[in-house]
Amino acid sequence: MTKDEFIELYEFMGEQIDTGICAIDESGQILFYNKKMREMNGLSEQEEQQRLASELLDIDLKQDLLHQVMATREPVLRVKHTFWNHNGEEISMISDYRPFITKSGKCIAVQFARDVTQQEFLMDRPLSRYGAPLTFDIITAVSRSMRQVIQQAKIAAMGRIPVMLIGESGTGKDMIAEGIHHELKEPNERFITLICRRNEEPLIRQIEKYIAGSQNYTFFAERIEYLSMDAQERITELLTAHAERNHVFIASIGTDPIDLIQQGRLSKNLYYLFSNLTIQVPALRERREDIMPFVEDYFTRRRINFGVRVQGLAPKVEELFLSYDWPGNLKELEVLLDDISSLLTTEEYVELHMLPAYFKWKTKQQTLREDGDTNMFAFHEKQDLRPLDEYMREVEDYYITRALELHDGNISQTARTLGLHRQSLQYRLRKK
Ligand SMILES: Nc1ncnc2c1ncn2[C@@H]1O[C@H](COP(=O)(O)OP(=O)(O)OP(=O)(O)O)[C@@H](O)[C@H]1O
Repeated sequence: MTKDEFIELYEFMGEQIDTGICAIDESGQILFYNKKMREMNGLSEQEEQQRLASELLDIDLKQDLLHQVMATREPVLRVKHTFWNHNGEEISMISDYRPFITKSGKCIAVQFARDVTQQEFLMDRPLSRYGAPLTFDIITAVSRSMRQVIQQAKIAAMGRIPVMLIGESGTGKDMIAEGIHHELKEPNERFITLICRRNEEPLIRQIEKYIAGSQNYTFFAERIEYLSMDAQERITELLTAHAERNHVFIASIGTDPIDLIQQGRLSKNLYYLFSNLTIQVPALRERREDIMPFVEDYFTRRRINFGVRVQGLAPKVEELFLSYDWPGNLKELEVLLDDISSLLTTEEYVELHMLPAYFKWKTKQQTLREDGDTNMFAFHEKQDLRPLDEYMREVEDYYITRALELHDGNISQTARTLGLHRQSLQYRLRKK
């Protein structure tokens, strides 16, 4: 094979590979930009040719890192970022940035990006994996309080009224917002989730892009208290300027709005825009009647979609589920059921010994706390001693669980306090 043929082969492989690759030279000119990278950034083949990276890659972090690698000639690895691409799609990628030094000593900075959008989406919204639209029918609402929530949400849909959803993390606020969207008599073009825990600038650009368009959209601003006050004011101005349009606006917050306003975390003006109708979504421990119907719905979906045999929980497991407080609400319950299901083969009932160790630990801690036993790590006898790593794991589990409780189950805030990335905390919670 000649050298030219080798180059052609490399080009072919670079285009076909499922990793986005972008290489820039010292002047910032793009030397290589493969198909996967174009797809993730929402660009056509022509758009990237002969362009400067700074014009094309309008993500500050990304530019900085490519230029940082160029300046330091040191790699930067496993950086995750989420952004809205040129097509307005939300993309999450994990990138490695590496310097390539040519024989003549020039530096080329290369980004290798893995697309993790789908994994992120399923982690945040596990029900989406079944492919069906998230309508009110799919929401478990057996308890009286939850039935009232659905009733109020239907009123909001009927009148296209701005709604503020208030509730702890994992109580199902996203689902209710999407349920309202599907319930609209005159359907909107799209349901747009604005994730306020992420970068503010792309989020505001996303609103600007859609709000003035010719179509009607349902905007759902998830956890608006995470936005800076400045961003909240800018959003208020944008929504007020387009108030005559027929869009539907929904927002969610994790706790009492008055407290948030007093703490300077929620703009009064933004709150008033959404406060025509406020819907309080109760924590799962306040509506335990929803626990078993949710478990039954979950297993029914598993049987239909994955052909498993499981019928339900053994009585002792049911008892445990009904007495546990579920600080992470239905999201926590669903993650637990995912973990249990991944180990099921031919079993029909989930027995106590099939529960993951981390869950048994959490329920034990709750019992100890309820019994007023604060000295749970004490040991007095030699036979109480255990291997150090096992003991440390338990201390870590306890610490994380307590931190999560003190943050009302809010994973992002807990991760921030513990100095962990959100994904890393989620991983530990799953693996505990
Ligand atoms: N009532 C419910 N019925 C069925 N599934 C539910 C319900 N509530 C929550 N879930 C499950 O939990 C997942 C997480 O819920 P959701 O994202 O709506 O919570 P949230 O209140 O918006 O949390 P956060 O404040 O962290 O954004 C959903 O994708 C769904 O899989």
